[in-house]
Amino acid sequence: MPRIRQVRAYVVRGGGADYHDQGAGHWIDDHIATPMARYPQYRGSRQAFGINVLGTLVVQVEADDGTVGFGVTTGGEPGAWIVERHLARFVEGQPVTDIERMWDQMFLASVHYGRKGLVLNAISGVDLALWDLLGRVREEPVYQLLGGAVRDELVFYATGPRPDLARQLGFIGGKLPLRHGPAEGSDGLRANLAALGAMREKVGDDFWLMWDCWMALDVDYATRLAHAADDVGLRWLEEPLLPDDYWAHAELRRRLPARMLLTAGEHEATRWGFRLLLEHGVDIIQPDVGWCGGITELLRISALADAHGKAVVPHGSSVYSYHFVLSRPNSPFAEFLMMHPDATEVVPMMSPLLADEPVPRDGRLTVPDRPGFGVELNPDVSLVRPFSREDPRAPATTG
Ligand SMILES: C[C@H](O)[C@H](O)CC(=O)C(=O)O
Ligand SMILES: [Mg+2]
Repeated sequence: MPRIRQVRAYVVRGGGADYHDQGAGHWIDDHIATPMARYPQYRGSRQAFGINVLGTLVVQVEADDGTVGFGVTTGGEPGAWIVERHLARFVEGQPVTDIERMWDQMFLASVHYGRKGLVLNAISGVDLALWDLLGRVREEPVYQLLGGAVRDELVFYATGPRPDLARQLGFIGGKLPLRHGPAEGSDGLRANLAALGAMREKVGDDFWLMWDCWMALDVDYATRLAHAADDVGLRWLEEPLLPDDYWAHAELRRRLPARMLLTAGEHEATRWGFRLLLEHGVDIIQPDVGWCGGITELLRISALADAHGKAVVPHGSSVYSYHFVLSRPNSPFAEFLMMHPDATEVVPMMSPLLADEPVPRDGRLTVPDRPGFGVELNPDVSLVRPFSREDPRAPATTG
């Protein structure tokens, strides 16, 4: 079995895994509710407070037979530093099969400064690269390494400002970005409800509509919003609260209309974080495979959710989510983030980073049967390796 010869970490700007890193005028940077919206100067644009400050991190792992696997996540230069200067030592020299041990060592060795956020993004990036490499070495798609497909194709809901077009494009539902948070008062609340009502008029009664609240609300505002939105048939309220306030999630679940689902988890990580969300009443968990700990940790999170009778619908993440969802009975559908600047067309979610990135047609996708995650890096995208260990100034790694 080949062993891993080298780990390399690269940074890319503009789209890719850091999907908030878009040019001017993109819907994803329009007036969208966030926790920072209590400060008026940060309301109109999320880039104004640095939502895209990290950029994309690409991790490559090269085996001694020359096979190269890669994974992508959000992490930029700080993520690249963690991979090259710390995590690489637990991967280089190891057999390509030993992903569990490598994951365990990366997590335990960084737990004194990690546990969530950037460090888990970096671990996820390495983990995705390792699964990609193993698939390429074995000449099998990752979903087969995970136990095989439990469904023939994936069905999707779409995230973006045009659920009316998403319906025409064959998606099963549309998730709108919530625009106004508590600091914008009752005018903002009314504007939110008017936008939802207008969208319901356009899509008709039998199409799912959801709201993505990107951690912007408090329990009282979310309760008022949800009860008013219940009349319009809002299917779920996503990530209304700060992720660390698990107790507020439990309180909100008690206050929400019975038929409305509470969903959360894209900014949560590891089995321990998701255990808290599951035990505090979240109905659907939404781990991001590039942020929660990678495929290795997502398998554990998913088993835990299953034991709680809960579904896992991963956040974004393109092919990394698709291979997972295809192989899990408790992941009945997937998310597609509409990354066209006006959300009027289906374009690859990680554009322009990946070559051969599959996209849904008529809201459905048959996952290609290619080895690994089945995608390549677009050769036209320039990769920068800021902390190359061939750099003579770099401290030597140990172990
Ligand atoms: C639209 C949301 O604010 C965010 O940019 C994406 C997201 O949270 C999701 O796809 O879910
Ligand atoms: Mg979300």
